[in-house]
Amino acid sequence: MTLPAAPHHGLEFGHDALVVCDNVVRIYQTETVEVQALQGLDLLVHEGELIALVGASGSGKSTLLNVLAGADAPTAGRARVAGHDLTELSRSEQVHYRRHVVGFVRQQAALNLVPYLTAGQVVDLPMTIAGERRGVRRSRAAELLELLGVAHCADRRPVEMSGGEQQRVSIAVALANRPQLLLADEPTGELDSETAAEVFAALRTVNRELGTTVVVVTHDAAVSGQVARTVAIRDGRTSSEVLRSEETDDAPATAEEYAVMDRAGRVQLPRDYREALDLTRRVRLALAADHVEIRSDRGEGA
Ligand SMILES: Nc1ncnc2c1ncn2[C@@H]1O[C@H](COP(=O)(O)OP(=O)(O)OP(=O)(O)O)[C@@H](O)[C@H]1O
Repeated sequence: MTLPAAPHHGLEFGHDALVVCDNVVRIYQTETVEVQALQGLDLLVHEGELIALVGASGSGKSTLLNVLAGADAPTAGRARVAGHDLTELSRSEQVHYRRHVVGFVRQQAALNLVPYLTAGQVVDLPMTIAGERRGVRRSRAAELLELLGVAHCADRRPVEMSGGEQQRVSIAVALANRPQLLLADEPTGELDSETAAEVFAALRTVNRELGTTVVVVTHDAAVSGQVARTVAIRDGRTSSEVLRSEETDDAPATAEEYAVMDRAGRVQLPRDYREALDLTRRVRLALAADHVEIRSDRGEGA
């Protein structure tokens, strides 16, 4: 059959996205081994989205978050957030980027907070460093603690707060300088399921009320089951996405899994599909009117 003409948009990949990862590679070189933590990862996140990143241990989630946080530079490829090219940030641009464009919440609250500062003081700190006026700092800190349901912790130090309260204060700290992107690396990883649900609800509130784009790495199926888009990372690449729609008056909630095709057209077939049809190194492809067929290169198996 004749192939339809390919549409030519002439627009750059991800031109309208807040986060663009284009073929990002990150290789860690140690004395004895080379680890390819990211192996050509593509990812687009649009402004206002809240997405979950999932994947087995060692798949590259934290490496990706560190790149997006401006804490680590890709070995190759392109990463851009809110117009900032993360592959070539100068030292001063890096400071500005980490202070104003992106906020980061780590799994251990102790790494987000300061033991001798109260919640009010620790939320104030990034604004003081950024040179914000006292009145603005005060009202912003109060607003954030209120929004996150921890206004009652304003005068408490971390030891006087529960784990969930500490993480909600950590989110307030990350948001103090109004970043466009909030990154959270397993923010509920050390919490029991009820407290984890409260912290995740706080991230949803931030996304909804402040419009902050949120990328959350999680192992928690209760978290990934609640977001509109879950991106799975396997071996340093985005491998599949689940898109969910919420229930409406006319339609039930849906969840549909998609494979991700990279810009060179590569798609990873799930292992159980490959095994079921004994698809190995070579497969036959055929273009049908509205789908592509993949067949084993041995006889009729399809
Ligand atoms: N600083 C480093 N030096 C060498 N190798 C590293 C370094 N950081 C990460 N790696 C390796 O890179 C790969 C990806 O690690 P990464 O921490 O990004 O995975 P992850 O998906 O976040 O895992 P987890 O869920 O266990 O946190 C792993 O093989 C890891 O051992």
